[in-house]
Amino acid sequence: MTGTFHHRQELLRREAEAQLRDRPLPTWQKRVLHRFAAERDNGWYPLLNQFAPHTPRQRPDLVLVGRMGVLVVLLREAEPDWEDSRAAFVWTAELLAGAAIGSGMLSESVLRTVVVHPIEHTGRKGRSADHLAITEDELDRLLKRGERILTADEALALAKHLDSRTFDLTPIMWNSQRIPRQRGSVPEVLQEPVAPSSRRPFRDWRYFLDDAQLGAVRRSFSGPAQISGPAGTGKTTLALHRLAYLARRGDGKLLYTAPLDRVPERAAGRFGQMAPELSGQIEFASLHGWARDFLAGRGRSADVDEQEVRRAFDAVWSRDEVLRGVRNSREYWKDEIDRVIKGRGISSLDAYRTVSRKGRGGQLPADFRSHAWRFYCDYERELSERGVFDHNDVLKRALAELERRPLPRQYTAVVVDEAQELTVIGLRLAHAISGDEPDQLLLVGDGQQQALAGGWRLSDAGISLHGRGEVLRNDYRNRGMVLERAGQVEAINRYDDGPSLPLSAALPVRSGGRVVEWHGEDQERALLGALLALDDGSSAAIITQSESATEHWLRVLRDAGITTLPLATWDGRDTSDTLVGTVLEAKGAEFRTVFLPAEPAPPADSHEDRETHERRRLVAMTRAQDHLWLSHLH
Ligand SMILES: Nc1ncnc2c1ncn2[C@@H]1O[C@H](COP(=O)(O)OP(=O)(O)OP(=O)(O)O)[C@@H](O)[C@H]1O
Repeated sequence: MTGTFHHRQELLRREAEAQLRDRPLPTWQKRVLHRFAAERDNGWYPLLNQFAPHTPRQRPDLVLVGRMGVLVVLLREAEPDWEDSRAAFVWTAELLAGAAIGSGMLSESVLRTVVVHPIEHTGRKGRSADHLAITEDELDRLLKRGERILTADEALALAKHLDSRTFDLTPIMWNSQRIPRQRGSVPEVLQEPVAPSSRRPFRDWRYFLDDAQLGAVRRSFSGPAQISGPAGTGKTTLALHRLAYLARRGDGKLLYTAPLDRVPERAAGRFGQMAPELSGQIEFASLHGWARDFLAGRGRSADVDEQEVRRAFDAVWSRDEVLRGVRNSREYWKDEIDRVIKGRGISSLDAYRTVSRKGRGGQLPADFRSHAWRFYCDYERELSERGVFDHNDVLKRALAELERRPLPRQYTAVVVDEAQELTVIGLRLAHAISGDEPDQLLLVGDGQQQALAGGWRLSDAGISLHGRGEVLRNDYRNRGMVLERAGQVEAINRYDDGPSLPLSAALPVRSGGRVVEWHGEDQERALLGALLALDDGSSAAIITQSESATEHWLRVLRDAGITTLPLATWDGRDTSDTLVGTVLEAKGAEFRTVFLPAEPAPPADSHEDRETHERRRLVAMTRAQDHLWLSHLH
């Protein structure tokens, strides 16, 4: 038996010798390839770089696919630069994009970079952050030992996929057309039950792009462009890949920003895992943070004293009788000033009288507009008497300063994530930061997830997209059941100027999942019970509509001895603590399990509040990857 086996291996080795005879490869490399070829009967499929031994520096010499995964192999005399081995990895990973036909379960975790050195190599060996370095006499370590993470059919399907995606790799000792299907049909690569990646931390997932994403990563746009698509469709992922792509291409300045505080910080963390070598080339800053630093750089202070701003508003609010009569909601009028009057840069009552209030819920009679205007003037006076300014003022000042004196060095690209939350002033500022060159401003957003008062169009900031951009459709985050439930939320999209898709039209890449609709009286007990029953230690978050509810749940959990972390301070890193926070704080993030406790609904008379409430609910539900727990009080 063993004799026959060795005989067979010897035959394969000789066949490989014949096949590679004319290749001008160094002898030691040929030996390595013969060895790989001899493993064909054990389900290894080698694909050789057609340029080998003159393989471009940032490409693999060989890709070897087998049940232990996809090996990105570099045959090198000397240790390769870290950037080169990383680039070879990324190149292969990108070729595998879309291999997850329909299932999306393929993740970067199936790939490993291995550097094989000739036997006499005396330099560093072993595992480093980026690759495993071995000498040719240690090949058994690769071929025989290790966890089997793919089925034989999956390995073959991946090898065929690689073969069909590029002319750079050529199968050796196997022919992708001729290899018969094994046991029935070739499966969709990595379907659920066998997918090891589903058990791994989900951060492994984010490196593979589908065709729509990949197209948009590299496209050049002739003006501002927009990436839209429902929750979980990989908009941020795409934006980060685009930045990485641009960073690799040149040395220009790149900016990733968002109108919400924590979003850029968490994106920076994601980027750091994806392309650590490029992290230094990209600035991650909230729009306010950027404006503040920019003004400080020009010798102008721009710190906002939140407490004093609040006091200024409250002073005016406490004096007013009329507005309360129309709508007795402090938040509503605060939004009217922040998001409509100041947010749109309206500078006269006449302009305010005629402004479209689309998305602001109901009409305001003309005399209330003049009253709201007086209220605003009063607020401005309060601010100036107290010698403070609010967040809108910071953006406005930065915009004025940029108009006065543009940036000495332009950004190559500016990405604005969560763009639907911008105000018009914010949008103008982002536009001004990105400068005049086309192809610089990329807006990433989804109108159904708008959680702050909006009611403007891109044209209000002088931006037109002319159809530039991409609409994504595959939901990689939410499992089928979660997506179906969230898709039922009536979240009206008031934002998009360009084409868009509602969540109900998104296609779940991962099926299954679980949604629990809990009805009863004692939701604290029920939620704690469900939380404690989670056995896998994976991420869980309680998402609330209000800050007071966040405080309440933090207390409840702490009293129950459960370790918690407020979402407001979470930087996006993996944690076993239970995260608790508001929808706004959870934006852009994802958790394996999400709990949505019941909270009092907004007043029935306020149309807009209800709309925003529904959109926020959609955001909250779509943070859940696998499990969603909803409570309904009785
Ligand atoms: N092509 C892909 N293959 C596998 N996973 C992907 C792919 N694209 C994105 N993902 C994963 O899907 C999840 C959601 O991606 P991302 O956060 O980029 O979506 P988004 O559209 O920005 O979401 P939201 O608008 O809800 O914040 C992430 O875990 C990401 O790693």
